[in-house]
Amino acid sequence: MTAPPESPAAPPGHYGRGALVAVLTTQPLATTLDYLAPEGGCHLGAFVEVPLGPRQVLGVVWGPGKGGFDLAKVRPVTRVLDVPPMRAEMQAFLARAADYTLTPLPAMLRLATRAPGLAGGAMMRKVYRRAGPEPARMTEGRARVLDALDAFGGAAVTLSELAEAAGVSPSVIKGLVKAGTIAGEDSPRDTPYPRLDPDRPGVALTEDQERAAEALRQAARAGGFSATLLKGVTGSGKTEVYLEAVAETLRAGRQALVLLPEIALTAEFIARVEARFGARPAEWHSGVTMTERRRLWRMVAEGGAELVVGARSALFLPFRDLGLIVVDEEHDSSYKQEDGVIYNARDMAVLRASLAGAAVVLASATPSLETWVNAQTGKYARLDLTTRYGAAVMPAISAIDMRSEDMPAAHWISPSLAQAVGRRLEAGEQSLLFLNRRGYAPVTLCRACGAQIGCDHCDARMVEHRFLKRLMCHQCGATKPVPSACPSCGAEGRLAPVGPGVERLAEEAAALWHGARIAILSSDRFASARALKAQIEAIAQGAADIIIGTQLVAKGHNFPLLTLVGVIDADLGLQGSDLRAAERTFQLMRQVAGRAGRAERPGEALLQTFQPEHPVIRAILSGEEERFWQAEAEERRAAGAPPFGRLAGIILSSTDLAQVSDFGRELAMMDAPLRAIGARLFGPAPAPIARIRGRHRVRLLIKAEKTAPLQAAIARWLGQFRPPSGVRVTVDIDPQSFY
Ligand SMILES: Nc1ncnc2c1ncn2[C@@H]1O[C@H](COP(=O)(O)OP(=O)(O)OP(=O)(O)O)[C@@H](O)[C@H]1O
Ligand SMILES: [Zn+2]
Repeated sequence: MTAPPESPAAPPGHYGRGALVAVLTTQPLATTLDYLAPEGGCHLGAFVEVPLGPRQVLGVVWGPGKGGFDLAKVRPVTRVLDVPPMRAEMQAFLARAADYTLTPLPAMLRLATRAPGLAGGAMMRKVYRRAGPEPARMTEGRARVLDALDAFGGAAVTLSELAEAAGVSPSVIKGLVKAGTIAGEDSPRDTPYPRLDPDRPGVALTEDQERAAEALRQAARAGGFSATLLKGVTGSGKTEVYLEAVAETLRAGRQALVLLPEIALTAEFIARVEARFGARPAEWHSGVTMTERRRLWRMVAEGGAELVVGARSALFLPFRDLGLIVVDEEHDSSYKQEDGVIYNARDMAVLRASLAGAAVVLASATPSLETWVNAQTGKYARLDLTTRYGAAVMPAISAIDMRSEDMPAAHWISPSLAQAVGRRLEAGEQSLLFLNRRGYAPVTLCRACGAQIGCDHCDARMVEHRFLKRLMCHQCGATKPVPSACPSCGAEGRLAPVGPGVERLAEEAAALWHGARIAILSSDRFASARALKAQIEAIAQGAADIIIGTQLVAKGHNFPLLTLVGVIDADLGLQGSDLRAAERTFQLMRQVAGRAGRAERPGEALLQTFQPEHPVIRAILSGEEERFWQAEAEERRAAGAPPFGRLAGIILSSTDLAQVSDFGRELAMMDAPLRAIGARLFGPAPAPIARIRGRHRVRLLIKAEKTAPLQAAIARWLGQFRPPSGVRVTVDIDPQSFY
C-alpha cells in the first residue's frame, strides 16, 4: 500500500510530503526502510537523515516505499541534506556493483558517501580577516597573528590554520577579535576548483600519438559508452595521448576521472595536467585532507570539479556528468581492492562508464590478459604506440645466466651485473637494482635447531627489517625485536638471516661500490606518501647513483638519468602455482626494464636468472609480446581459466579451527545450487596462509563457465546456511590472489 502523492502535479521522481519512500541507509540492514517524505517532499535519490531506533542515520531515497504495514507507525524523514540527489546512473551503478561483487547494498552506499560532513550541513565556516586598528595592548603573539594574516594576503583562513601559522593558541586570536582588530565571518566552505583550459596548446604529438589521440577524441566527442585499450610501450607518451581525450571531454562540458595505481605517481601527473591545462585537477586518495575530501565530493556532484585524479575509490564519487574514465597502468594488481568490499576498479570503471555513457580508456604497456583478450575479440577498441617518444629507444634486455656466474655465499649481485653497474658509475649514470622483497632478509633461521622465526598470529615467517631493528610479519604487520637466542631451542647467537631483501642488497652494493650514493625505494621506508614523493623527485634529479627498489619503482616513474636496470631474481615470481604467475612476471619485468633509457641515453636491462630457457623469461627477452599473450591466452582457454572461465574464491575464517573446518565441509556438501549451473566446487582446504591475525583460514574455489550465472548461484548456495557466529565468510569474485 503506497500513500498517494501530495499533489498530482508533482514532478517525476519527486515525492510529496507524507508519501511513502524507501530509504537505503549505510547501516548493515538487509533491505531499504520505509519513511514518510518530509515537509516539502523529497526527490528520488535525495540524501537524507532518518531516524533508526534512537539514532539519526544517513541514507538515500531509493524509490517508492514498499508499504504493507501500519502507516501510522512509519516515521518521517528527519531532513533532506543540502547536497545534490544521487543520480539514477549512480543508483544503478551501486546496485549492479553490489550484485556483481555479492556485496550488500549498504556497504556499496558507504563507499559512495566517504566524505565527512555530508550530514553536517554546515556549508559555512568562519574565516578571519583584519577589521580594525591595532590593539591597545600588543604582545609578541598578537604581532605574529597579524603578520600571519598579512602573509595570507586575504586568502580565507580558519581559526586553527591561523593559530598554526602564527604559532599561537586560539585564545590569542580570540583576544584580537574581542579587541576589534580582526573579525571572523562566515564564508562558504566548499568552493569550485579552478577551471581547466582544454584549448591551451599541448605538446606537439608525433604522427602515431596523433592518430591514437584523434581516435580517443572521437570517442569522447561521440558522447556514449566506449572502451579502448591504449597499449603503448613504456615511454611512448600514453599520458600525453590520453590527456587529449581529457581535453575533448572538458570541451564537451563533461567531467573526467583519471585513476592511478599509486599515490606516489600523482605529483608527477598533476604537474603534467597543470602544464597542459593551466590549473591543477582535484585529487582524491587517502593522503587528501578531510576538508578537501568534503569539498571534492560536493564539487564533483555540483559540477565544480572537471577533472579528478585519484585512487580506485574515486570511482564512487557522485559525478554530475562523467564523460571519461582513464585507468592508467590498468594491469596493476593494486586496482583490486582486497579487503572490505572486494572489487576490481578496472572492471568497475568499465561498468560505471557503460551506465554513465562515458568513454573508458585502459592504458598500459603490459595490459592484463583480460583486457588483451577483450581487445582481440573486438569488445574493446585497441590503439597501439609502438615506439618511445623522441630519441629514446627501448632498452636492450638480456639474461645473466646465474648457473655460470661465480657467486660467493650470501651474495646476490653477479660479477656480470656488477661490471655493468660499474660502467654506469663511471659514466655518471644511474642504475636500478630491482628486488621485489622488502626488508633485510625474508627468513631468520636458527643454525642450531633449524627453526625459522614465525609470526605469533599468522602462519607466516617474520621478515627482518634491519632499518627498523625489528622482525615484521608482512601479513598482519606485527613486529618484535630480533631475539638474541632462538625462541625454539634457546641457543644463543645462532640466528642467521637467510636470503636477500632490499636492505641486505643495499649492504652488498655499499661494500662493492664505496662512496656510491645508494637509495632504497621501498614502501615501508617512508613514513608518508609525501616523504616518498620527495625521495622520488630527488632521485629523478640525480640524488642517487644506485637505486635499490621493490615493485614500487616499476610503476611509471620517470628517472631520466637511469640507464641500467638489474633484476636480481627474475625467477622469483615464477615459483608459485598462481594462475597469473607468468602474466605477472612478464608484466613486472617488462615494466621494470622500461624504467631504463627513457631520455637520450639508451638503456639496458639485465635479468639474473637460473632458467634462461623458461618460456616466460624467453618471451621477456625477445620482446615478442603478442606471441606471449597469444600463448598465455591459449593456455588459459585450454584450462577453462579466466578470462575464458570464471572463478570465485570463498574464504572462511575463525579463531576456532574446528568450527571453520566443519562449516567448510558443510558448504561443500550442499553444493546443489552450484552444480545446477554446471559450476564445480573445490575444497575446503586450508588456505596457503592458514592463519592470519589469529584467525584460521579455509578456502573453497568455484569454477564456472564464462556465461554461467555465477553470482546468483553463489547467493542461492550461501543462502542455505547461517554461518556459526565467529565465522567470517568472504566472497571474492574473479580473485586475483589466492593466499
Ligand atoms: N609528443 C611529445 N612531445 C614532448 N614530449 C613528449 C611527447 N610524448 C611524450 N613525451 C615525453 O616522453 C616521456 C614519456 O611519456 P609518457 O610518460 O606519456 O609515456 P608513457 O607511455 O605514459 O610511459 P609509461 O608507460 O612508462 O608510464 C614524458 O617525459 C613525456 O613528457
Ligand atoms: Zn602476522
